[in-house]
Amino acid sequence: MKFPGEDELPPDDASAVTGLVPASGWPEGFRSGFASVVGRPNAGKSTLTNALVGQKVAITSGRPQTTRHVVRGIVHRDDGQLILVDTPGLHRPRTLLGQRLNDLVKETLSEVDVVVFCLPADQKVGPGDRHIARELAQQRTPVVAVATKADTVSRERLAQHLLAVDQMEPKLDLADIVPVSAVTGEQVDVLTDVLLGHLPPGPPLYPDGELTDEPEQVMIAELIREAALEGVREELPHSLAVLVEEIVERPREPDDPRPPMLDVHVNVYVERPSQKAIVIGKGGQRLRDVGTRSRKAIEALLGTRVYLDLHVRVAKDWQRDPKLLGRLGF
Ligand SMILES: Nc1nc2c(ncn2[C@@H]2O[C@H](COP(=O)(O)OP(=O)(O)OP(=O)(O)O)[C@@H](O)[C@H]2O)c(=O)[nH]1
Repeated sequence: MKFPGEDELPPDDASAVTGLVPASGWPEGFRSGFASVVGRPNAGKSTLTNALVGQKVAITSGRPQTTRHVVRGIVHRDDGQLILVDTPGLHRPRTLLGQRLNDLVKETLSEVDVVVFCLPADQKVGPGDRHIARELAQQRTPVVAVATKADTVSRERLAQHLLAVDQMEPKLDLADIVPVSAVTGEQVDVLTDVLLGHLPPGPPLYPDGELTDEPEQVMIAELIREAALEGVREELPHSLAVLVEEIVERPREPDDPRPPMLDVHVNVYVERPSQKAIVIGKGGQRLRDVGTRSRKAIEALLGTRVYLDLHVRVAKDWQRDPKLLGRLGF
């Protein structure tokens, strides 16, 4: 990876390139690096990522396992830069998709500087948490435990929870345990401080202001997926996938003062014809609503006008189809 300003360094200043000595352009004492957010499904990982970054970057929902992609959020501070990798729920694989997700999680864990282990305060420490703890115990990456959803319980219950986390088997060498509420914002800054403390000294890795380097296609697909699932999560929990096929800018006159118009072609995959009917709705009304809502969100994201072309297709057992999974980016 190339650091900003690297090109301007004198060729003999090798120490600056390795990041050991501050090079011109980044403040002394600045730290930068990566954190991975893990936790069982519904533990509050996406909400915490968003609270740390301060802008919506990952899908959140009341239902488990909606985060299918590793989404990065970037926390910019005067004293450091933290790049967050939001991971899907670490769970026991049942389908090929589940297995690939778990491989992705393990790979991520070994590559980051610190792991954020979310344990929701409104739930007892359970087998799902211990399963993750076992994975973490095999890594050398420092682990910060976060008692998420701290606003949902009494102080007494929170204290019990922190104790249970500390005493969880297998015993993890926890660097810190921090109670946080991503909803009220309580202790989010404290957690940021703690996480920055685990990063190595180094220059900013991303330009200021950048919040995520998730490709636009993936962000667009997630916005549509979220809109398409709204109100029908019970019927279609995990059987819906969205693939952005093409984004093309419409040709226009050079003196046209309006912002450019993008044609965005998207396929929504379901597993059965009955699910297709649910997504489309009576007389196509539901799909039109989904299209309108997600188009507005995409326009806000890209800052341009968008024509959204949505198709619903049946791909039987897409979760078990390696070819389609590959195209969907898994
Ligand atoms: N009250 C409260 N609710 C929270 C907090 N954090 C998350 N939640 C709720 O908990 C639910 C799950 O949150 P997510 O952030 O989607 O959880 P996740 O761990 O990313 O879930 P998966 O993607 O399924 O693994 C959502 O309904 C959130 O609104 C919190 O700090 N306080």
